[in-house]
Amino acid sequence: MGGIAFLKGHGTQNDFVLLPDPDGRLDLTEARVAALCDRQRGLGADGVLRVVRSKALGVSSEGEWFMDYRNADGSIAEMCGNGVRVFARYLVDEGLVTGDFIVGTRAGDRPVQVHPDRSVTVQMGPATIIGASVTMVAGRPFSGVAVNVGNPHLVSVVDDDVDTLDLRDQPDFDQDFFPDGVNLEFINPLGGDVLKMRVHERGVGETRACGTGTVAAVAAHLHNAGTDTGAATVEIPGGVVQVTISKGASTLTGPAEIVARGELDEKWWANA
Ligand SMILES: N[C@@H](CCC[C@H](N)C(=O)O)C(=O)O
Repeated sequence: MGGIAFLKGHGTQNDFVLLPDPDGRLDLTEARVAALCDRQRGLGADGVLRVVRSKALGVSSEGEWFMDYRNADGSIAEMCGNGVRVFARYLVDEGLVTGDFIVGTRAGDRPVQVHPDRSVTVQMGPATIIGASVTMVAGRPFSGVAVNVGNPHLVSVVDDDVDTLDLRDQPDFDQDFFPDGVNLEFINPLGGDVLKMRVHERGVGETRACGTGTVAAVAAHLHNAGTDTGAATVEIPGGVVQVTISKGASTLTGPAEIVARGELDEKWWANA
């Protein structure tokens, strides 16, 4: 019997291990996810995307394929905007879907379009403003706009260049407001509908991009400007994406790359 198939991919350098598991047979424990994502003792990634048939999980979705997303620490999250683009790219490259299609996620169904240049547009659902809160980075308070994009975000406008922030440690946040944790985005509006952003992700740490975070950032930026409709380009350390926000809907467009494929060692997997 061969090892367990995997692929490695990224979307604006938010990187993932993909595990094709159409019939839902893998025992994907928290410890195995954390071991896979570990950059010293595993393959290294910000998260894992298990590619499984919705039916195999008994999930109600119009999409044949369900993105079972896990953070690098093994925790489960509702949605991953960069992950869903990489997931879609995999399905198209493997001929598992044709035309436009739907990916099932814990945040609901997400319609997806893979363009001829292999960039991907995802209908990300509503980006809902849910209030205001504060985060502390190295003892410095930043107030922000709380946004739900299926998963929780707090977006803070920073007066200095976001590059000056030290995001190595987990910033403090209001655990009563965000009982399940929160993704923290820090933005500089650059003018002309362009935002620069850095992010500290729940369950991961600082990453070079966060797709749901970019959608939250644009929704918060528009909210700060007194509107709930618009579009912006977001520059993150790992690249550039485009976001549109309209009433009850949003889209995310950006690149998706598959980098490698291989097999996990069965003994390693058994002991992980
Ligand atoms: N990198 C992702 C978000 C992944 C989930 C997040 N860390 C959470 O726990 O909500 C993205 O591209 O959206």
